[in-house]
Amino acid sequence: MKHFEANFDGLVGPTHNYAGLSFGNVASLSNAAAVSNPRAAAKQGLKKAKALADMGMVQGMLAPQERPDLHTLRRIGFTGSDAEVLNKAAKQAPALLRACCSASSMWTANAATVSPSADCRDGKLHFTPANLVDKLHRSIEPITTGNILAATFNNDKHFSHHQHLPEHASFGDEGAANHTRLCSEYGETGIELFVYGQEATNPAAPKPKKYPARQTLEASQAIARLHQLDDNNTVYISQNPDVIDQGVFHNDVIAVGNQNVLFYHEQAFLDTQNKLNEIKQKFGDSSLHFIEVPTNKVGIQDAVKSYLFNTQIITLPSGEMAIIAPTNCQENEAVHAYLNEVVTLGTPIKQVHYFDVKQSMQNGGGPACLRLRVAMNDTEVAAVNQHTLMNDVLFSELNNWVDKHYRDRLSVEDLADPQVLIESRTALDELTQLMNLGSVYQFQK
Ligand SMILES: NCCC[C@H](NC(=O)CCC(=O)O)C(=O)O
Repeated sequence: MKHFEANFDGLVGPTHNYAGLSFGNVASLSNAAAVSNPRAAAKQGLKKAKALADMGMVQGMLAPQERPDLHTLRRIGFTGSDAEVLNKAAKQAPALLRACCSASSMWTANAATVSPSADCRDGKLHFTPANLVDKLHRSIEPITTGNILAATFNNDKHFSHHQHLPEHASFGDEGAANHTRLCSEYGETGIELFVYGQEATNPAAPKPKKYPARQTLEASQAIARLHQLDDNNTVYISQNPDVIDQGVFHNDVIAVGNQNVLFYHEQAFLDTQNKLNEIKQKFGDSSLHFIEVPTNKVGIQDAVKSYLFNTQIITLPSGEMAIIAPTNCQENEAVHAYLNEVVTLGTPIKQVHYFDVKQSMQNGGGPACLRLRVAMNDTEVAAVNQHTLMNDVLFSELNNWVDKHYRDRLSVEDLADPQVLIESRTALDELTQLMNLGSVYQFQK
């Protein structure tokens, strides 16, 4: 049986915009009210996904969410026709309207936590959508995320879909952005690392002072129970609260792992040495590579600006590893120098490929944010909804679909325009047919 790590990228939705919704995410706040280009954003994402497929990777796409989210606007008391609801929200509560229009589901690293079948006692591949309770605009994603995941991984024999965790700060869960898996081969049992920012039931434990810690230890432990993971293959690590306060709102802004490589910044974690020892002991063989980036080579500010760690580390069919980086890393002198060096260090990482994903980067989402990793064997890949898998046909269909339906300019003022709602629903309705998803959206029910 063959084993792979597939990447499922989030297709950027038609309302991609810059609303400054994510306190603690430096890029989101500093680009608040900038004019976005949804068409370019979607095409940048598709280009990256297609390039990975062309490298021989298994690559899928996850459909975006329905935005503006009229269902939520009605739930909070706006009434009348769709146009009236938008108009009233724009006048009475513009911040709430903006929260209901974000295309933030594009960052599928936050869609769910995924545990491959080799790690789970029942031998199934487990998904738990993230509740994303820390941010209003993201907290309205999990139900539709669950629908889209179930329509994409639509086979009960192989895939187990859980409900998102209770919607309370004690269970703040941001999905795979705070989760990494190390393994020898993708099909073998791996070590799942859960990185959290605070302990909900232990107020004395370290936590950030300025910005929110979005992930709790309690949420991570609940996911491990749901996914039937073994304690011997699970490691919980506290993120360094000082770096959260410098803009590291998810662990995947400061660390990334793949197979036997953990690539992380010196300041990423608390109790680093003990945790690395625990990983080594649980991993059990000596082939592990810890690539620690020191502050004197790359400072936290450079890491946050360039997204050096929000890169994808992928294993190519040749067995070599490649880093998929945003072009922002090329534009930062220290980071570019480091990436030129990392391929010479004698680790499995031998290549770096740069992609322009600036439309997403301006909202704090790099290449790694845009993808959900799903390690699978070939039987499981065959059980996936095949219309979601990237190839020449899907690439051209999705590009044409974007050209037909997306604007190339969207400001936060445009979000109240009823025409945007009509365009978005028309596009998504067509997409569900194209990707054979059935009725995953509220407006289709
Ligand atoms: N994993 C990357 C997530 C980025 C995302 N940004 C946003 O939602 C910004 C949206 C805005 O400000 O319009 C977040 O912070 O959760």
